[in-house]
Amino acid sequence: MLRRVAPSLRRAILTSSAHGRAGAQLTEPGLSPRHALLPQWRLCSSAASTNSPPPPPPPPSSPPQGTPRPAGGSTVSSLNPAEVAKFAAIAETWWDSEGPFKPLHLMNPTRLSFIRSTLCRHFRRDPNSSKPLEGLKVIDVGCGGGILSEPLARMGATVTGIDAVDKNIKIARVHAASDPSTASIEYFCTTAEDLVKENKQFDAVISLEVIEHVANPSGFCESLSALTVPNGATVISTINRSMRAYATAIVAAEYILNWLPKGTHQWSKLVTPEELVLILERASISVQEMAGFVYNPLRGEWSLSDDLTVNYIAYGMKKVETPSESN
Ligand SMILES: C[S@@+](CC[C@H](N)C(=O)[O-])C[C@H]1O[C@@H](n2cnc3c(N)ncnc32)[C@H](O)[C@@H]1O
Ligand SMILES: [Mg+2]
Repeated sequence: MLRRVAPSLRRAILTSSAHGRAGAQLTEPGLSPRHALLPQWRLCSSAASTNSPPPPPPPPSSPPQGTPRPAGGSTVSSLNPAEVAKFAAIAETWWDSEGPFKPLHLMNPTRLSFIRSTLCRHFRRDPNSSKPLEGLKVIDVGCGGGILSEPLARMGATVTGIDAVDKNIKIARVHAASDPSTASIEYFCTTAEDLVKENKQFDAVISLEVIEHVANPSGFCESLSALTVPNGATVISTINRSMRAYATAIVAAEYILNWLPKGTHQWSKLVTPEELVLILERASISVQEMAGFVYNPLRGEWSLSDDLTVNYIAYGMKKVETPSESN
């Protein structure tokens, strides 16, 4: 069923409705047989639908400083040394909008539009405000040189950026310091799992184009969840493990157009939207909305779409554990 979310875009909202696409087998190890079929999808409008439940209205709920919390998260490192080395080798190019990160620079306005609209709805903020994220603690996990962290800070968020590559963090710090509107961003060379051990939590946890580069996607998502306050928001983007993604995001982007260094993405490490939903569900994140990114080569622009077959983004809400669940 297709309904419009907004005049300019339609977005896939996860439901367990009987409508939608047929199931398929999952490859994620450790998923129980009851998860063997894909969840069903339906495209509908959160505004127009009378059948679907209203979106949750959680306010920011950072616990007071010093409150002990269960750490949760993964004890397994998310670091894949080969991936970290790949990014270290091109760290100098983060702010070259014609360099290897050109696709991310081009995608930035589109992914920010998704983040702005979902976080504003989640935290009941005015998306037309100049600083709609004011007062929210946001972490950008795998921030690279800070190309997402900076606009988040300009939207008023109190931003922490972390990355496994020290060179990235140094470049991000220097770049942010050159503008008063981004100088408050705190950057650290660390991983999500190490930050969990410090009991850090954030209203919104964002990790774009990182999960396909980590050693264990499930553990990584557990750490993202542990970093998110109960009722907080988590946003993840990545590339689907589809034949179309293989043809476009790998063969075309790396071997024909030379947009990305060869070997940037390995098809077998890509995660499908259905797998991501289940991984997040197991990590206590309930996916509320997903959208695809599609590229228009004539205009050189990306836009949001309901086509999740190549690049996609998901927004979820951290569930509040009831006492019986946490035992
Ligand atoms: C494709 S870049 C995405 C950068 C940024 N999120 C963006 O979309 O603009 C992936 C980033 O993840 C970082 N990274 C890879 N593995 C990581 C891990 N286990 N923990 C934290 N960062 C990691 C890399 O150093 C790199 O900066
Ligand atoms: Mg990638």
